[in-house]
Amino acid sequence: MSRPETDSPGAGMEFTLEDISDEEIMRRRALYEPFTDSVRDLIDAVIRTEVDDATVRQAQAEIAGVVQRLRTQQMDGAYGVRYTADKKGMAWGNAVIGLRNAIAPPLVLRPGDDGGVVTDATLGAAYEGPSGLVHGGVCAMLFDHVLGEAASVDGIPCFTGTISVRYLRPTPLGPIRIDAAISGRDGRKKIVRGTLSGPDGVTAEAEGIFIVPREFEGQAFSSWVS
Ligand SMILES: CCCCCCCC(=O)SCCNC(=O)CCNC(=O)[C@H](O)C(C)(C)COP(=O)(O)OP(=O)(O)OC[C@H]1O[C@@H](n2cnc3c(N)ncnc32)[C@H](O)[C@@H]1OP(=O)(O)O
Repeated sequence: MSRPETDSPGAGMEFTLEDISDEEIMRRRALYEPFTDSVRDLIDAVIRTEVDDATVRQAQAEIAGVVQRLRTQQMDGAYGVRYTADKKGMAWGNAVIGLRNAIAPPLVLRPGDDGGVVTDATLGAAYEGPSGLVHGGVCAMLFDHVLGEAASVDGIPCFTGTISVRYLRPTPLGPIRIDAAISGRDGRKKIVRGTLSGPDGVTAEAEGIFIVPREFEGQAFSSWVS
């Protein structure tokens, strides 16, 4: 399947125009959201199942059949970072927020009170590192994205230059919240700080330097924050 028109302003950051109506976006959302949720359920079920060997083998054959059916018509390469004609972001393949990516929790971001962004999510068995706890790399990945979104709230997307995470105490699997906001600017650099919290308070904090690629200076895109 061919791809929609791609706009590549440079720095390896490509945006793909999906020139479709709001109704078509809603139709696709209604189709793929529950579909991807089912695959998330599948991942959790695969990790936690205790059924007998024959049932596992039968399930594997059934899953292989579904994969084969889906592979009969596929796009070339990855999903890409798409946006609509009125600049609504559709990063549906994204590893953190992707509506069509079962690996993504997915995070849904909203504006925070301090001009930053905030998100709530529930991290289940698929995100485990130490027993019953969220994997440190998962925390870093989520921070990377959420801080990047906070850096981009003014509509000018940035790349992560450097990010550091301080793990204050373990983060239990279950409900989490991430808050992030810009704390400073220096030319094309934006300094962003964020916290990750579990039910008993902050478990990790992060600081990142996000850089507007030279090619993006003065260009406004839309934020993915809905
Ligand atoms: C809206 C969607 C949000 C999504 C968020 C997702 C976040 C991500 O995962 S992004 C993917 C991970 N990041 C990357 O792949 C980035 C790879 N790196 C690059 O593309 C480039 O190095 C890039 C764009 C960061 C900087 O390149 P470039 O614009 O040429 O920088 P350059 O002109 O050398 O330097 C500009 C300034 O930034 C500083 N700088 C450059 N690189 C870094 C860095 N890695 N860390 C800290 N500071 C840096 C320089 O020192 C310079 O500072 P000053 O102006 O004070 O001298």
